[in-house]
Amino acid sequence: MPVLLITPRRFEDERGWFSETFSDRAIEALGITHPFVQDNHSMSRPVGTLRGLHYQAPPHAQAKLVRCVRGRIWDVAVDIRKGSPTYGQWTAAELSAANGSQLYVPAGFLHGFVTLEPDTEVIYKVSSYYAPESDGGIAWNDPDIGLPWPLPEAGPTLSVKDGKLSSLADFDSPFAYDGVPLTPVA
Ligand SMILES: Cc1cn([C@H]2C[C@H](O)[C@@H](COP(=O)(O)OP(=O)(O)O[C@H]3O[C@H](C)C(=O)[C@H](O)[C@H]3O)O2)c(=O)[nH]c1=O
Repeated sequence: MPVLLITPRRFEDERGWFSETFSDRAIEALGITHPFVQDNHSMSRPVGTLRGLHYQAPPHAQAKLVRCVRGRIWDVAVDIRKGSPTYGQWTAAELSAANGSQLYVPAGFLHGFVTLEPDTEVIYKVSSYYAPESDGGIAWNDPDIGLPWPLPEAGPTLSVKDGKLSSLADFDSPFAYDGVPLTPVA
C-alpha cells in the first residue's frame, strides 16, 4: 500500500461546514481493505512537541489514518520495509484543523509528527490494538533519514522514550517490502 494524503470534502454553508471524516466505503475505494480497530487522541501543549518515529512490530503492525483536529502538525512517514527501493526515504504533509487533510501511513512505515501550534490535538485510527511489547522506534534526528523537522528555536519537546531511540543503521527491520515503492504525497 502507498502512503496516501486524503482530504475529505467539506460541505460549507452559513453555519460552517460538514464533512464525512471517515467512511469504510471511501477508504475501500482507495484500496485500504484492512479494518481499523482503535482510535487514538493525543494533545500536545508546547509548539515543537515531537512524537516519533514509532512503529509496532508484526504481528501487531499498525497502519494509521491520522488527522489534526486542533492546531497544525508536520506529519511524517518513513519507509522501513526490508528490500524496498525507497527504504529510509520519507514523505510528509502538513495536517491541520483548517485543512482537514489526513495521512494514511501503512504498516511498514515509521510515523511521527511535530506540532506547529500550541495545544495541538491529533486523532488517528490504527489497524491493530496497542501492543507495548511490540512498540519500537528510530531516533527523530537519525542522520540516515535526515528529516528537515520544522522546529522552534528551543528545539523539540520529546518524551524520555523518544529521546533515546536507536539508529536506522543499527535497525533490523521486521517489515517486508510489498512491491509498492514510496511516492511523495505532497
Ligand atoms: C500509543 C498508545 C499509548 N498508550 C499509553 C502508553 C503511555 O502510558 C501513554 C503515552 O504513550 P506514548 O508516549 O507511546 O504516546 P506517543 O508518544 O504519542 O506515541 C504515539 O505517537 C506516534 C506518533 C504514533 O504514531 C504511535 O501511535 C504512538 O507511538 O499512552 C496506550 O494506552 N495506547 C496506545 O495505543
